[in-house]
Amino acid sequence: MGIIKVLKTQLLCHLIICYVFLVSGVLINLLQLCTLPLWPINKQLARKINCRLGYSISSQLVALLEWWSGTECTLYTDPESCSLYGTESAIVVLNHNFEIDFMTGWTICERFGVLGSSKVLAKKELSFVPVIGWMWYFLEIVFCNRNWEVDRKKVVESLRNLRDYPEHFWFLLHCEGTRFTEKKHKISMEVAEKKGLPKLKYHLLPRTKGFSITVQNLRGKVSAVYDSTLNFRNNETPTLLGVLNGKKYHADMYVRRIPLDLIPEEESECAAWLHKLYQEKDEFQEHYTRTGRFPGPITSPPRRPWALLNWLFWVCLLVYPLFRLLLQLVLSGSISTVICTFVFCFAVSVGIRWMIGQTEIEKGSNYGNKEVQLNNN
Ligand SMILES: CC/C=C\C/C=C\C/C=C\C/C=C\C/C=C\C/C=C\CCC(=O)SCCNC(=O)CCNC(=O)[C@H](O)C(C)(C)COP(=O)(O)OP(=O)(O)OC[C@H]1O[C@@H](n2cnc3c(N)ncnc32)[C@H](O)[C@@H]1OP(=O)(O)O
Ligand SMILES: CCCCCCCCCCCCCCCCCC(=O)OC[C@@H](O)COP(=O)(O)O
Repeated sequence: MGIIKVLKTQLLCHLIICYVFLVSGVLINLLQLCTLPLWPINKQLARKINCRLGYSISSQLVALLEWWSGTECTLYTDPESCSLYGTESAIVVLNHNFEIDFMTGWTICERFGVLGSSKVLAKKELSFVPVIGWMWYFLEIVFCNRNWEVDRKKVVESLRNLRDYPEHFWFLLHCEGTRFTEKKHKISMEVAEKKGLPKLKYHLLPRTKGFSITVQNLRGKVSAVYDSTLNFRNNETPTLLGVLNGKKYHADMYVRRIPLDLIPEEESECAAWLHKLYQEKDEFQEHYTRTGRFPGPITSPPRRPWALLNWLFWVCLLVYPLFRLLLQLVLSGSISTVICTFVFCFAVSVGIRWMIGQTEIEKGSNYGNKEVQLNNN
């Protein structure tokens, strides 16, 4: 047991995992590219194929979390709502505090069979991340500049596109718009005070425009809002590097299903509804801090083998050729070829480190960080 734990912290293992992710990812991106001619002929078939291809990429990160690090994801939700998860499309509203909250979200998606089709209102910068960003282009992910004047038209258009999507999907909204930091919290609470809204202790003040427009444009397509609140046990601060090192975390997610009919249509009422929701989410976090659990029963679906099987498939396919290639290189005796290979591998490692950096809060954006935004309002 100890040996496996040590093995998981070894650089060689990390390099192999990253190599498999990158090479399989680029191959899948190329397959996605091949579906382009199919779009004008049979758009729905092209979308379904892309869901499967997307699954093959994102499930590798799920496998890393569930099987490599052994992280436990516990779902607090009522059994009646739970029976509907995966059988309908929904808008998911989730707090944005953790570096791996996207992996936890994906893991829950995987357990309910909607991982391939899952969607998000994501910042535009993520569309440039190799493999994941390129995959998202084919999955019709909605990107925004986080500038309402610039975003309005494009976001509405992208949301309307999803109205005839052939698979059930969950559309994720981090209404806070950026990850929680003390500084961002302080500034957003000054905005709350100016607006006469109650202060939040665990959340940033939600931005309401994206939520209102999503509800408006997906009404009739999605059946409910899944209000989701995530926390990690024992004040864990999980990171992607921790997961890669095989560190086990304990995620707890509280989900309430709110039928879409209960959400007001009019924009200002919808915004007020969202502010109220965040006040409730703050209370759930307070409850969690006090008691170490969320209210209500635990209805956790077990992990499924598919993410692991997909991962093993890619490992088997790609690791043997890698070792053969390395062996050939060493045996070739050409110093310049060996040096070039090392330089190439180093450049790829720097690229991977940059990708991991995208998940790190301390390297996060300045959005919500500038006092100047206060003066504008
Ligand atoms: C059972 C299952 C349950 C759960 C499973 C969980 C999840 C699984 C689901 C799906 C998984 C899918 C994918 C996951 C994988 C990866 C994705 C991970 C992450 C990517 C996410 C991101 O990139 S987050 C960043 C981008 N997204 C957003 O920003 C969305 C939220 N933002 C908005 O909606 C915005 O409104 C906007 C972006 C549309 C427009 O931005 P803008 O800044 O222009 O916003 P506003 O016009 O709203 O802002 C102006 C108003 O805000 C007030 N203001 C000013 N300063 C502040 C401040 N510091 N804090 C708060 N508010 C501020 C200002 O006063 C304006 O007020 P108004 O009254 O005029 O509105
Ligand atoms: C098997 C897998 C091996 C993995 C090896 C390494 C692969 C690296 C993968 C990188 C994945 C990058 C996907 C990024 C998703 C991050 C989502 C996120 O959390 O974005 C932050 C924004 O919401 C807000 O940004 P800020 O304004 O807080 O700034």
